[in-house]
Amino acid sequence: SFVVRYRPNEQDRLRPHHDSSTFTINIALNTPMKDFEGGGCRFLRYNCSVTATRKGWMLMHPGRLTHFHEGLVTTKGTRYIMISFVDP
Ligand SMILES: O=C(O)CCC(=O)C(=O)O
Ligand SMILES: [Fe+2]
Repeated sequence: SFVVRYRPNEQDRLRPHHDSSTFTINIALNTPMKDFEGGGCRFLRYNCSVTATRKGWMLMHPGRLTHFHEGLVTTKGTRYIMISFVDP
């Protein structure tokens, strides 16, 4: 597992990619609209963005093939998530 930190003028996003996992677990470590603005995880095939998260909420998705995804731009504050790659 690892923590990702997003903030404007540093790493503010992750460009679209596949993960090298079977599944990915993505846990929100802080709070949108309070700790940061923008951010979230978007699945391009479905144009589906997960943005209205709460601290501790988990998003689990397939790492590859159908779930090409990106980390959306954090425009203000600092966003933290914890990522785990699951290869059962
Ligand atoms: O910012 C996000 O929620 C996506 C993070 C991500 O795709 C990754 O760390 O592999
Ligand atoms: Fe990813």
